[in-house]
Amino acid sequence: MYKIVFMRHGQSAWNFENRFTGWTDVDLTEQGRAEAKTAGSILRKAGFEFDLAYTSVLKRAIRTLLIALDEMDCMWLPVSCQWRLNERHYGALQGLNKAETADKYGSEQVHVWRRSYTTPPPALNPDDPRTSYAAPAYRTLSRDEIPLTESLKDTVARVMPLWNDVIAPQVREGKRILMSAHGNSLRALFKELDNISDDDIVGLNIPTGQPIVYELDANLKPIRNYYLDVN
Ligand SMILES: CC(=O)Oc1ccccc1S(=O)(=O)Nc1cc2c(c(O)c1O)C(=O)c1ccccc1C2=O
Repeated sequence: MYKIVFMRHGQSAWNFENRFTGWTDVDLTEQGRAEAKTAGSILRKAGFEFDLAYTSVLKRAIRTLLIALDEMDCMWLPVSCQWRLNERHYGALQGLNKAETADKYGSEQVHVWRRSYTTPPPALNPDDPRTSYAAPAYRTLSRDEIPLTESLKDTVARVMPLWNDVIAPQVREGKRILMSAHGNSLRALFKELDNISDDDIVGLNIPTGQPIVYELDANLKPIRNYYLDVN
């Protein structure tokens, strides 16, 4: 049996303001940093040890991981920052809050988007300053790999190659992995691991700062998963 531990990054500045964040590189709030520390101490008290860690190229997930590793006193662990673990891209909604979104697009459209697995939000214009074309973190990507928007289906499609080609083989080799990622990139992984339907995945909400342990069989099929809690 294999184990892999996931955690969703702690509260960010735009979570706090209820703004769509997506690929915008906002940092953790004080509360978010505290959540990361709690996750680290939960893992330390539960006696977890790791061989390597994965995260996205967004600082809110990277900092969550580093704070947790510091709490476990294993900041020496190899860390791999992967763009494929980024949050879902919210296109032209990035930066908008609830009121601005409803004002701009109407609450009816919001309601449709909210429940849709295949519908992407409106795309950024290529010349929009919010695109990631000039960001050094994505300099190894071709222009057509850098999204201007994503449906949840699109997020699943760009997360899974990393799991199938890189992480799953390492789990099979017995590597003990910790992953710090985002609500929708974790949804993408859990959808495939647990074979969750398109309709059900949009309703799956993953709490922040609470490590999730997956126990996998020899074929990397989940046997069970459970949240580690403070106590
Ligand atoms: C809790 C909250 O205020 O959520 C926000 C934040 C910003 C804008 C709109 C809202 S909302 O109240 O309409 N709720 C709300 C709204 C939305 C979503 C969502 O999960 C959600 O909870 C999406 O996943 C979503 C995905 C893709 C496009 C639009 C939405 C969306 O418009």
